[in-house]
Order: sequence, then C-alpha cells, then structure tokens
Amino acid sequence: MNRIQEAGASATPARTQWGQPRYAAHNEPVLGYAPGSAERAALATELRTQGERTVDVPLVIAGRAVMTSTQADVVCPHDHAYVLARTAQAGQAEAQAAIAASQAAAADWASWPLEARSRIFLKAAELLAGPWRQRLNAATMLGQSKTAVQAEIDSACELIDFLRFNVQFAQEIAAQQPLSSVGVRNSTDHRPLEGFVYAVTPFNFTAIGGNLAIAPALMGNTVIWKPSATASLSNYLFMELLHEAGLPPGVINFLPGDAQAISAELLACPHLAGIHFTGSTAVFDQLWLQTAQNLPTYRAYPRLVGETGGKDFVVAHASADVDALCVALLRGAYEYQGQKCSAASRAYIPASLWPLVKAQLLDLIATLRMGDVTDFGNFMGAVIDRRAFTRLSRAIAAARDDSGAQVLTAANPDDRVGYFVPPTLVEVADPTHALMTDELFGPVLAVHVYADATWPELLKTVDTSTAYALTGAVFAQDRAALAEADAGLRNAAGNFYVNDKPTGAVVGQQPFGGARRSGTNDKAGSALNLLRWVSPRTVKETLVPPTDHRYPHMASA
Ligand SMILES: NC(=O)c1ccc[n+]([C@@H]2O[C@H](COP(=O)([O-])OP(=O)(O)OC[C@H]3O[C@@H](n4cnc5c(N)ncnc54)[C@H](O)[C@@H]3O)[C@@H](O)[C@H]2O)c1
Ligand SMILES: N[C@@H](CCC=O)C(=O)O
Repeated sequence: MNRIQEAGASATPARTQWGQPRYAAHNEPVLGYAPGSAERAALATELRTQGERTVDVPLVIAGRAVMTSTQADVVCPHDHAYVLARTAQAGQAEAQAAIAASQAAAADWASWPLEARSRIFLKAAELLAGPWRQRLNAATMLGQSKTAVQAEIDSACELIDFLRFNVQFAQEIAAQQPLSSVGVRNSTDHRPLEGFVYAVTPFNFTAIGGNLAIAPALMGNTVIWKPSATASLSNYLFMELLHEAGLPPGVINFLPGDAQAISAELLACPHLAGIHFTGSTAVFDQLWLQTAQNLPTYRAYPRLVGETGGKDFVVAHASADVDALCVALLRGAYEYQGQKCSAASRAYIPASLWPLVKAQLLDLIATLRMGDVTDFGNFMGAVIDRRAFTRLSRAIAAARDDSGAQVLTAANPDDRVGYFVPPTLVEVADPTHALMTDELFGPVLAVHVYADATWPELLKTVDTSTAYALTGAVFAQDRAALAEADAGLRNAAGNFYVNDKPTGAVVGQQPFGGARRSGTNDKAGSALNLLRWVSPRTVKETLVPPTDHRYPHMASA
C-alpha cells in the first residue's frame, strides 16, 4: 500500500490550537552535483531505480488512489521508447467525485488555524529538502528531460522555497489587522473562498505544478489539481509527499486526464471559486471565456489567476560587456531546451557588437552537449513531446527557407531516439518577423541587429512588437542607457533583469509573473498571489454598546 492509500484510510487528523511563532523563510541552497559528491551518487542511484520500471500513476480523490480503466503512457522525452509511467485518466465521473471530495473536506480544512495548516507545508519542505529530494529530482529529469542542475533548481529548490515562503507570506497576511479605537475590537478574518479552486498546471516546472495546488490550500481552500500529462509522475510523487507530511484527504485532489472533459465538468459547477492556471495564453483564454459564459450560475465571482506565454527579450546596448552578454544569451535561450516561460527567444544586438557576439555565441553553441539527461555531461536534454518536436522542427525548416531569416547554426532536429531539437540561432532583418514576436517555446533564439544610433527607437520596437510582457533583460555598462531602458521598457516585462539573463527568478527574491498577454501578474510565491485565495471578513465588536439612541446635539440647552 502506498502513502496515498494509507492517508486515505486514516481518519482526519485532530486539530491543535498551537501558538503562532513567527516564521522566517530562507532559500534552499542549490546543490552542485559535482563528480564525487554525495548528492550526485544519491541522484544516480535514484535515476537507476526509477529507470528500471514503469510506474502506475493514479488519480487521488479524497486521499484515495484511483486507477481508471484507461491510462496514458508517459515516456522519457530523451528516450521515447521507454515508458516511464502509465497515468490514470479522469473523466466525467471522476471529476464529479473530486468535486464531492473537495466539498466534503472544505468546512473542516477551513476551520484549521493557519499555524496548523502551515506545519503541514513546512514539514513537506523538510521532507523534500531531505529524504524526498532525489526522488522528485529523478522523476523530473526522466519525465521532463531536465539535466541534474535544472531539476535541482526546480523540483528541489524552487518547490521547497514555495512551501516555505508561502507560509511566511500567509502569516504576514494574517498579521495585517485593522486599527481598534477605544471600546472597540476590530479584526480581519482571512477566510478561504467558498467552493473549490481548480489548479491547471504546465509541464515545464514541477515546482509550478506543486505551487498552484498548495498556495490556495495553505490559505484554507480545497483544490482540484489537473496536472500536465507529461509531468504527471513528478507531480504525483509530490502528492504522495504532501500526504506523508499530513495533508488531510480531500484537501488537494489530483486529477490527470482529458483537460477539456475535466474542465467542462469543473467549470460548470456552481462551487467553482477560482482558477489557478499556468500555461499557454490560448488555454487561459479558453478557461476565462468558459467561466464568463457560466458566470451567472456561480455562487460567487471566481478568482481567475493565470500566468501565461511569453516572448522574452535580451536587449544589448553598444556599451554591453560581450562576454557576459554571450553567456546570458546561451543560458537564457538554451537551458532546459528553451522551455522556461522566461527563456530568451528574441535578442537585439547593436551592429558594432554583432560580429564579435555572433562569433563568440556560435563558438559557445558548438560546445553544448545534448542527449540523455542521465549523462551528467550534457547541457541539454530533449523537448517535451512529439507535438513540441514537430512545432519546432517546422519553425526551423521554415526559417531555413525564408529569405528574411538566416539560420546561423547547422544542426537539425532528430527524433530517432528522443525529441532532440538543437540550440538554434537565427538572424532576422525585420524586428516584427514572426520569429521575433510569436512564442515557440523551444531552443530557438532570433536576433535582430540594429544600427547603434537607433537605440531610442529600438527600445520602442522591443516594447511594442509583441503581445507579451513576461521577462526581459538589458545589457549595458553605460548608466544613462540603463536608465533609458528601464523607463522605455517599464511595461514590457513583469520581471526585468539588468546585466543578467531573463531566467532563474528565485522565490522570495524576484517574485515572478508578467502582464499584457503574459497573464494576470499575480506574482507566484508572493503575498500578492496568496491574497487572491482569501475572502476577508471584517469583524467589529463593541465592548460596551450604547443604550441611549440620542446624540449630544439633541440635548436641550
Ligand atoms: N508565465 C508563467 O509563469 C509561465 C510558467 C510556465 C509556463 N508558462 C507557459 O506555459 C506554456 C507551456 O506549458 P504547457 O505546454 O504545459 O501549456 P498548455 O497551455 O499546453 O497546458 C497547460 C495546462 O493546461 C491544460 N490544458 C490544455 N488544454 C486545455 C483546455 N482546453 N482546458 C483546460 N486545460 C487545458 C494542460 O493539460 C496543462 O495541464 C508556455 O506558453 C509557457 O510560456 C508560463
Ligand atoms: N523561476 C523560473 C520560472 C520559469 C517558468 O517557466 C524562471 O524564472 O526561470
């Protein structure tokens, strides 16, 4: 019997009225996995173990593991012949069962003191920092094709940070209380929403998947979590971990399966209290439109939080440090195969620097190794699935045939063993070319070379040429140029980097999210996000209420 089944069989844990010690979160240190290190040996062992068997991934409804008659195969993207997991597929009946489970758990969970809820998530953080670390990292490497360091910063550090910082921010929110004048006690009761929160999560970060479910749960809500099919193994292991940490049955219900069928059931339910989404802009639009159509049927206005697509930029000024710029472009565009929502996919380089930048970047690209992520020497793995492989292969082939584009790298995509798309650099003359404006979500960096003297106009082009506004970076040594970029690009990115790559935001340090068509910008892993999952109630108690209705001015002189 696994942990989920054990949790389902146990009674709801008793609540304890603890005091509320102040909690100060800290970031989890990133382990290096250098040859000979203990963490490398532990990870290698776990990779071997997980790579030897196909795992059944069930649904989790009311704390119970549920296997369905139909399952979907999850393969290793870098070795697609290998079936890593068989994932149960929820349909209409399971979606209704998850609604019932979340409703059944809601009143009890909402009555838990914040400190009691917090302890579950803090325990989860310690389990993940310790005994569960390599299990989650190995599943993320094998299922989502991340290298050791990319898994470590995601399924270990970022997820641990979400678990810890959410608790700190939730406690800061709870401490925000109104003034009380003499004879009166005022307070704010940070109630959870009435109903369930629907968490719909992407493939690319195990941490984002986990956080979209735990953030509303920490604030006292019950959640139905629909993970991405390709991330279902790592996401399920996190569910197991949460149950080991003491999460009561029904608080988070795990529902992999047909996204449209599940959404149709959940969005039609009057108890939908919110959507916590990260993924593509098109899917969030669809969820928003469906919700709008059902609006009159809901008990309350659902909270819609969505972090969506991007076309993230690096803009270099003529004063930029070329070495730093090239490393940022390389890491920003090609780490995790360009499948971070924050990945650099368009760059603007001044003509005076381009010959040097181009030569240096091509030299660096030639050194990058791509392959099976269990080989720790590789810098890149494969893209997530056949759909992504086809999309990217077509875009690269189209660029090779396009007179307005020059593909500067020679390697081509190859799917014989895994879905491998090589790091690709394309120079385009027109800054409004589709390669500079549309999200491709892969290791393709488009570069536009501009005349140095057109810097002010260039900033306007960067700002206005795409619909997105997620991340962006400026490289310059000249302080005046940095100030111009800061002002000119103020609305072009929700996360703006100065002399740094546009990826790698750390929870608690660079709260993450973008505006325009990149989302509602509610900043994952911050108090701003957690505030979306509460419905504050103001309570006033008058200690000695008046017993005479007359005011002083009514007295006779
Ligand atoms: N802004 C951010 O913070 C951020 C972070 C990570 C990823 N992303 C974005 O996510 C995208 C890549 O992730 P992805 O490929 O998993 O995105 P996706 O939109 O294809 O899928 C996201 C989730 O939506 C589900 N889904 C798909 N169709 C649906 C439908 N019709 N109804 C309901 N749910 C549906 C999927 O099953 C998955 O769980 C990129 O666009 C990237 O920019 C954004
Ligand atoms: N924290 C990550 C989030 C990426 C989203 O896909 C970054 O900033 O790169």
